[in-house]
Amino acid sequence: MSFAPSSPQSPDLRDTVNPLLAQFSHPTLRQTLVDLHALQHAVRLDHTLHIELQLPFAWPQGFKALQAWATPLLKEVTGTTEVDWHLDYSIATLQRVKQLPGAKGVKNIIAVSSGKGGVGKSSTALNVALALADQGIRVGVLDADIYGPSLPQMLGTADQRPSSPDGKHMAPIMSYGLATNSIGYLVTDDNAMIWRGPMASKALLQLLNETLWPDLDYLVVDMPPGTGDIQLTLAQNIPVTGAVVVTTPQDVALLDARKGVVMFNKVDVPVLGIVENMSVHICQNCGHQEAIFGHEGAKALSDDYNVPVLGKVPLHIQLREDLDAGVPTVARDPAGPFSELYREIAENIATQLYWQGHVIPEDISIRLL
Ligand SMILES: Nc1ncnc2c1ncn2[C@@H]1O[C@H](COP(=O)(O)OP(=O)(O)OP(=O)(O)O)[C@@H](O)[C@H]1O
Repeated sequence: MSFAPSSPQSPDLRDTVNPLLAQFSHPTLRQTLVDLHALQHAVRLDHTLHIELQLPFAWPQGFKALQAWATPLLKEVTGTTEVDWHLDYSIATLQRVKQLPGAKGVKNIIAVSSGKGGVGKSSTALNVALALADQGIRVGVLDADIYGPSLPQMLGTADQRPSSPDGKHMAPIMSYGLATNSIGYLVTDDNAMIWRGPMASKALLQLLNETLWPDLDYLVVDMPPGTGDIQLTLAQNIPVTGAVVVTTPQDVALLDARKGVVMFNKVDVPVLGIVENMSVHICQNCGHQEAIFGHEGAKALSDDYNVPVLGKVPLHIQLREDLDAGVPTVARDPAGPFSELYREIAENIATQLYWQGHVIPEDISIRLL
């Protein structure tokens, strides 16, 4: 929503609002909202203060905290009885590791990887992508997990096949607002499993480059698990902006996660942080929490490599049931506690990406992409 310019009936109150915004601090902010030029409009209409902010990264939880903190203060300083908040995004394009060709129209590519299979990499990638899309941000998911392309199953799109409008490229399959493509749409599980080294990496790069992605703010790439040749080739050849490593707190998964962090470091891809999945088991009957995969594993990894823990997702039957039913939890229950958790992780990823990266000005980014 945008507002009419200020008038005597609706005075511009930016000079009143900005000093207050400057005082707001949040773990995801390294500059104030004023330094970020977030405030677009602040006008009073009757007894309501209308505020419009714009930010270059996804910020759902921070926005919620801001509203809770600032609303009573703003009412007091402006003498209004209501504050009507709006947050728009103009997602920044961050410099990629290498200016490799491909993925035209995609602003930022986030690789989601794991040192080991089965730790919940795909579940995390999908729910985080949905949490970003839920903010009105344009998001795509590329399922490059050749060993277990689970995206079609998890999104309930297993019976769909990408069409090819020009006989050369593939149109992505749209699901819950996400533009998706998966190796699973193209080959059967049996075929995918026998692919080896160069053939697999080539197929995955083709999938990235030959999909007709719409203009996207973020493309989330669900990488094949592990840290072998295929993963290294992909990490080197996909124009990645940053990587997320998913692990369980279990020692063996953590050892593999370490290799994941080292692999990305080796090819100079910024590691945005670690997501600890299956952090504690929550019993669906009594809510009792049990750390069946151990305690504080990701924290130790985070301390050793100086990368943040982006969030912890518990092991809960609902998360698995929703994925099995083809409706990930963030799509099925956007207001629920797990969706809140994924929104926090999505925000941590988006803000890490922004603060670690170098913003490419809009005119240059259009020419590059
Ligand atoms: N936090 C969780 N709570 C309950 N079930 C989960 C959770 N995370 C993942 N799962 C379930 O665990 C299984 C493995 O998850 P997923 O496919 O996301 O792992 P992965 O790391 O991508 O595996 P692979 O790399 O082998 O494809 C799935 O059945 C998924 O529904």
